[in-house]
Amino acid sequence: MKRLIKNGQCLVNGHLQVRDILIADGKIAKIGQHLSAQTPVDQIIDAQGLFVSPGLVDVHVHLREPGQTAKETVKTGSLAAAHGGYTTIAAMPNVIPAPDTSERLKAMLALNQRDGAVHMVQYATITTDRGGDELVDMAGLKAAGAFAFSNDGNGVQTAGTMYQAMQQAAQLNMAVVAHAEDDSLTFGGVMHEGNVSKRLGLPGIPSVSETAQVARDVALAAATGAHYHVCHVSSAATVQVIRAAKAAGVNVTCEVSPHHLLLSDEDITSDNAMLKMNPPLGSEQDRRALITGLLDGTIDLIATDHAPHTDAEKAQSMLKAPFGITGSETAFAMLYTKFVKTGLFSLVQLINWMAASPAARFGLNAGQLMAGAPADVVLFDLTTPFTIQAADFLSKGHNSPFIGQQVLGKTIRTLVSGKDAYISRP
Ligand SMILES: NC(=O)N[C@@H](CC(=O)O)C(=O)O
Ligand SMILES: [Zn+2]
Ligand SMILES: [Zn+2]
Repeated sequence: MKRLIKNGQCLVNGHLQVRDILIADGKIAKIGQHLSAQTPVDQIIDAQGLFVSPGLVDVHVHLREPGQTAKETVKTGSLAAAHGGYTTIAAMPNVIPAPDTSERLKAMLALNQRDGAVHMVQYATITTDRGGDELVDMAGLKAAGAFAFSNDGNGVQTAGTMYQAMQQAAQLNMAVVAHAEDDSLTFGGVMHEGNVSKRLGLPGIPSVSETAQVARDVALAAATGAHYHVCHVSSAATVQVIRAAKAAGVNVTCEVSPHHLLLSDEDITSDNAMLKMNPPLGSEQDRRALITGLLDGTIDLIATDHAPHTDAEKAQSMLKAPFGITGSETAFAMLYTKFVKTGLFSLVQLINWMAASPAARFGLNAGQLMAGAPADVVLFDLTTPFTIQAADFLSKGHNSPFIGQQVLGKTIRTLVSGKDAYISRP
């Protein structure tokens, strides 16, 4: 089966140029000009006027299966990813039961293989059931196919446990991916502690709950040599700790979520659970520090932390609703519209943070359009405005603060290994 994506706009040496992409046997066979004249193909995909991007890579999604399939399933969550232009996703292990043994991990890998609409990799936990201090069998889980280790949803509370996890991870050449949160510093808060939480009368989470644990873990990473990756960095102080650690040569990488780049606590004007997530939206100063951190290379990549919950759960007050918002289906359009169209980021930078960089940091064969690579390709319309609507989501979750936004960057078609994973309705 040969397919040709014709006349699309590709990034070539940092500029959009018209190119054809020839796909054969699920791989990119050739990128060039006027390829149809040279090779007979089974199908031509007309990409005239569309941006042809490498498939995006999201190293942080929650798919809720097994255990909480009213919120999401592997099928709906991976279709949502394809709708957002993602062709590779890494699923977090806070499902029930959690993949903390080789057997459980293998069952999840089989499920992902069966129902995944995109390429999927799977996190295993750091500790049994993501809590306490009993380390998983890291070597066994690596052998069973784990992508990396994470207790996402919770921080590892004991330094000694994290130290031992990192020692083993370093030996196994695997990443420890941390949700950094010191539970003794959160005080039952539901949003960032600051002027806004005081005004709204809601309990605040001091951002030092994140920074303190990252500072601890940076020291442990320096001592063990492990690849330590920090999830969803949210505060200026944390960015500064990671910047200093990188300058000192520590093997640390980190991600930022679209919502922490786009929103701050000043956007919380009333008790609205659509703006409740962990870590919480920081101050406007934090938000600006995250943008600076991306631009100076302190922050390596953008990951969505797609965290679907049911409508009923998120209709509750901020005190009661669960933490988390969806992200897979809004990330590219929101970031393109708010940062690239305004000139703050270039398209090259955005695509690097959303595709090549996450792939490179985690050793995934993804994120770049080039001959020989898997034919993971996305066609985006960068010129026709559209409105983000819950009815268009393929995720079961509708808990997005971006519903109603007028944006550019609609996904027209997503190819995974050369096959259609998503096609927009005309
Ligand atoms: N980010 C969130 O607010 N929630 C995540 C857990 C997590 O990423 O910590 C979830 O699983 O719902
Ligand atoms: Zn988390
Ligand atoms: Zn998460």
